Amino acid sequence: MSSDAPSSGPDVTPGNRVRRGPQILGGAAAEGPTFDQLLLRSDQEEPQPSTTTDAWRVMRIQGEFIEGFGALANLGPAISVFGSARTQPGAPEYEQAREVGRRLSEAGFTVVTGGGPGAMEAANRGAKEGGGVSVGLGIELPHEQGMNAWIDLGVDFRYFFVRKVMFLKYSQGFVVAPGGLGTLDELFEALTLVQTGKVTAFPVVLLGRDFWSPLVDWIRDTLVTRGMINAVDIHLLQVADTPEEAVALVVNTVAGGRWPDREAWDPEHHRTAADHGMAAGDPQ
Ligand SMILES: C/C(=C\CNc1ncnc2c1ncn2[C@@H]1O[C@H](COP(=O)(O)O)[C@@H](O)[C@H]1O)CO
Repeated sequence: MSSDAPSSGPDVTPGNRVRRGPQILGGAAAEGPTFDQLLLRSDQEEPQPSTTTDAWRVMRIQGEFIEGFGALANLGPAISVFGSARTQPGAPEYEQAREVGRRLSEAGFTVVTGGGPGAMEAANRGAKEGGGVSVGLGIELPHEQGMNAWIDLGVDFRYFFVRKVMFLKYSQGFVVAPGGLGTLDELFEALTLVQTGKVTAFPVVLLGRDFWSPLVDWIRDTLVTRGMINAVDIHLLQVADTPEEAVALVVNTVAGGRWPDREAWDPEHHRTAADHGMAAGDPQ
């Protein structure tokens, strides 16, 4: 096969099989290798024809950025909610993420998630129940289940790293519910970008003190004590006991920094250089 399309299944052309750009709800399960897998596998082990080289992939990656920027540019004030894909409806963690989504939408924020099941579904569901806008940024996965049913605007991505840029660029803070490796990846990416000043005034709130305390203790007792991070970095994290507290922390931090209320949001000035703490004329 000479194209970069994942093989297997009756219809494997990217335009047909891979959902791209703005979408409403989800689609069929992915079959064969994903685009991320194709990008990351070693060409030394499996030489590829010229049309599958990384240079060609750069064009596809560029296209995915353009489509994502186009779909999300006018989102307005938004908060991303992360958490386990495995959290079951009815579980306390599910109901808490749902309440976070509802409270955020009642506070005037669009709720953005990974568009999947579990805590993502819960937050999207809460956003709809609160009368707000619910967004899913999906990812092509080997055993993808499609987007959850509570999404107004869904955008599917082939590449994890493109999708991660979208979460940070189009939301003003993160609420992080209990989760596994995917959730930790999203959490630590945000913390690193805040620590290094790549994003500013960006609240990161951990929901569920019981779940997160051992991690926060380890960060303080090991990372700080052994000089791996600065003591002030511990304040990059805020821990909430309840959905109400989590939403208050994120909303108050955002309000103090940039977004007094939804009415004050002006798309003309969305994410200006000053928002990023940059002087006009700095490279953007
Ligand atoms: C594992 C299952 C479905 C996976 N579907 C996902 N869809 C969208 N986003 C996902 C999915 N799985 C992980 N993510 C991202 O990572 C975070 C959750 O990962 P964790 O390892 O479960 O903590 C989440 O915030 C997403 O952005 C079927 O059970």
